[in-house]
Amino acid sequence: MIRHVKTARLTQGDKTDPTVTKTVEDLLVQVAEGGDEAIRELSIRFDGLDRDNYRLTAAEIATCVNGLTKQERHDIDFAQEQIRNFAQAQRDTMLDLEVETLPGVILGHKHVPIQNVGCYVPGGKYPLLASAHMTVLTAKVAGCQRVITCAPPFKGKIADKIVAAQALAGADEIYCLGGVQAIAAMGYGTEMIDPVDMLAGPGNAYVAEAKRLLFGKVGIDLFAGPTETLVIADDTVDGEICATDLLGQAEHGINSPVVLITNSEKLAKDTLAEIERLLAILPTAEIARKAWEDYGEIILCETLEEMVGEGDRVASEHVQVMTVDPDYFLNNMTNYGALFLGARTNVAFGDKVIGTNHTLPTLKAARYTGGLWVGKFLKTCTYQKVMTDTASASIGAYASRLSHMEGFVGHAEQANIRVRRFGKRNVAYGAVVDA
Ligand SMILES: NC(=O)c1ccc[n+]([C@@H]2O[C@H](COP(=O)([O-])OP(=O)(O)OC[C@H]3O[C@@H](n4cnc5c(N)ncnc54)[C@H](O)[C@@H]3O)[C@@H](O)[C@H]2O)c1
Ligand SMILES: [Zn+2]
Repeated sequence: MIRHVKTARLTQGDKTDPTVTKTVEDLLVQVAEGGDEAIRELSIRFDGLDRDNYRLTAAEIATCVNGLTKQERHDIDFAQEQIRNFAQAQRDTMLDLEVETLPGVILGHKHVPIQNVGCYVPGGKYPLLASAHMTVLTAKVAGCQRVITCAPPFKGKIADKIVAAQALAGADEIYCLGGVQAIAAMGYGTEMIDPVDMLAGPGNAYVAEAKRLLFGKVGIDLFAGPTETLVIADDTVDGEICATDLLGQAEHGINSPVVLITNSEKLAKDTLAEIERLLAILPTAEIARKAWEDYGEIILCETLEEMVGEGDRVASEHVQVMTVDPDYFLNNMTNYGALFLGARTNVAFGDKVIGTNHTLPTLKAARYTGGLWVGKFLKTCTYQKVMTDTASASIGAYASRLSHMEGFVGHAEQANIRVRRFGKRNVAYGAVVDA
């Protein structure tokens, strides 16, 4: 039996808030019609930054990179190396294909890098420099030619550490622009920014919705909005570690759901008590408490099957598994952005450094997509060749008859002309009917 030890006050996880959609639609129209002037107006309104040109100069970028301490530079380099290495290993699994499916018929596919990519790096509440590695660097490993990037100013000033990370990741153009105005500028293009073919990267509800609404005009990586965390645990761990892992991610924002699924009533109660103890001392408790009170849940299950079922229903962005056999969940769960298996790792490792991408699906998008990875920056495009006259005439005869079934006489004629020119009645497969 499944029962709630704590339920959420508000629901998040099925669809975007209609008021956010309306706000974003209006802002998109404003940028589409007003171009650079509108961008400047919105940047002043939302982020308090007034510039003639929001593209950072080489000198401004160099100041940010040179401003890092030795330790900061080392740590960013280390994180980027891990993310680059894993992305490259993933790229190496993506093989081009060429196969002879019938005598003389060659079919294949190639993974072609998307040429122009716009990467968003969030920075409203925290300067999330890690998102620069996750987006810019991954696009570069994919081989994308022009990779541009936007991040908002932090407290009215250029977010220097984000800019350093964007530059070290290999960004070709860096803009100090946030929110819908950044997404719209990259998606539509303005005098200041040439448009991109694809938008990538996480962000708040406005950013995620802007990408969603622009999809079609440009490609997007996935729907990656406010952070969500699910902890699945049994009595092999204690309340302190569960509470730490829940609140650690609740600090992202007041709309970040955190859920515990457990088969231990004692762990459920201990976690509740530990959350209260930690909220009294966590410096970011103001945000984390609101997220916990509004969106926090504790679900008590009896069996492992129930835990998997509830986990798949929640379809959380991050799923931290701390049970006696975490691989059970690796083998049986289907809806998650990323799994963090065992108590030795946790979501913060993935967020910052370990090498897997932290741009992950939210609002149940994990039902149909995984997170950002090098493959999202590649288009898998097919090609075909017919190597012999016999193959051309043989496929042509089928194509002709199948086109006629649909009433497509023009299509049939494309096939027939090849049967007439290349067919000498000695076909390799199927029966040729006179055209
Ligand atoms: N899903 C993922 O992979 C993932 C990864 C990391 C972070 N995140 C999420 O990214 C988000 C970062 O959010 P953030 O706000 O700190 O930074 P952000 O950069 O995403 O958003 C800041 C911008 O939001 C815009 N904005 C703020 N209030 C607005 C309003 N009322 N109307 C219109 N626009 C408004 C402003 O233009 C501002 O520049 C968090 O929710 C975090 O959980 C998600
Ligand atoms: Zn996080």
